[in-house]
Amino acid sequence: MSEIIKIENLKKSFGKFQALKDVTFTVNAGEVVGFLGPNGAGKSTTIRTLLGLLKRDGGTVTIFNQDVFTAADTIHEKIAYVPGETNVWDNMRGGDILALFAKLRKNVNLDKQAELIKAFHFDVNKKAKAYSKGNKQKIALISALATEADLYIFDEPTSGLDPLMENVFQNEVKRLKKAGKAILLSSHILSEVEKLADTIVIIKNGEIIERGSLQELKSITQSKMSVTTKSELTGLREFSSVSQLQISGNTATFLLDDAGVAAVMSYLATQEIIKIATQKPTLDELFMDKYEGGEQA
Ligand SMILES: Nc1ncnc2c1ncn2[C@@H]1O[C@H](COP(=O)(O)OP(=O)(O)OP(=O)(O)O)[C@@H](O)[C@H]1O
Repeated sequence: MSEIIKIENLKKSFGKFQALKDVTFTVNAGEVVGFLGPNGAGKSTTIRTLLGLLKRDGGTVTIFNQDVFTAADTIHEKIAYVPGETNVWDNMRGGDILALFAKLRKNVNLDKQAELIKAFHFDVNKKAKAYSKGNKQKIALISALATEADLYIFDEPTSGLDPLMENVFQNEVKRLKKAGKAILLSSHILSEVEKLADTIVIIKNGEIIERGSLQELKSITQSKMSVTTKSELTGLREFSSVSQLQISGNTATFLLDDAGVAAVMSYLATQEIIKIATQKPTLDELFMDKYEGGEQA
């Protein structure tokens, strides 16, 4: 598989503060890499370095085998980028902004752009100052997704979007992956990353602490459960697949590894269940606990 992004031992400091201590990972053609980490972990700094906006202090960073800082102009012709927050010209209409971006970028597919305007239910006639955060975000998303690029970089792309629109975004990412594009998706939203990413890279305090496929990152294939029964569920303590168990009266909340679901369910079936709820844990629940000890937002 061809390597589109290659980051090796990237280091970056702001004054005395070392924001990136050691960042190494790759993104291949046809691969979606989910880039996860708590606030302040270094995701945006890594992305800004990739875009050639920041000069690194150490390490090697290439896109299409070219140095991201010295060859930024050439690289940018073949990449599309969506920032977490989109600032647009207040007095321009959404449609005019999209048209301007298309002119500046040259490689925008206008039919695709029209299709995306419909899919995202985007009203092109309003002035930008009247748009909500989510609508401003749609401008960046439509513009990037309509661009014919080889690499797509999304930095918290769906912040401000409602679930229906998140779904539109997810389908577009699947389309790009099928077409063999490389995609770097930075996000706080574990469920979004889980749905899309082939590989997950987790950064904390400027260092990569985990890297692998969803299957490999066992900690992510857990569910958060809350069970209320007629009697106390002390038997749960015996299961190695159960962690962070908290028992309050007859209600137990805990994290359950997917691998242990069958055994725990068999046990629960022998109890008189009053209420049971399952949800995927948030990123914070999974990683703050597991990797505590560092700076947290
Ligand atoms: N220009 C800057 N000057 C000084 N410190 C900075 C600068 N940019 C980022 N930092 C610091 O570097 C660290 C990493 O920030 P970064 O924005 O990369 O985190 P992030 O993972 O993108 O977080 P978030 O999810 O909150 O956006 C933070 O502690 C931040 O305060």
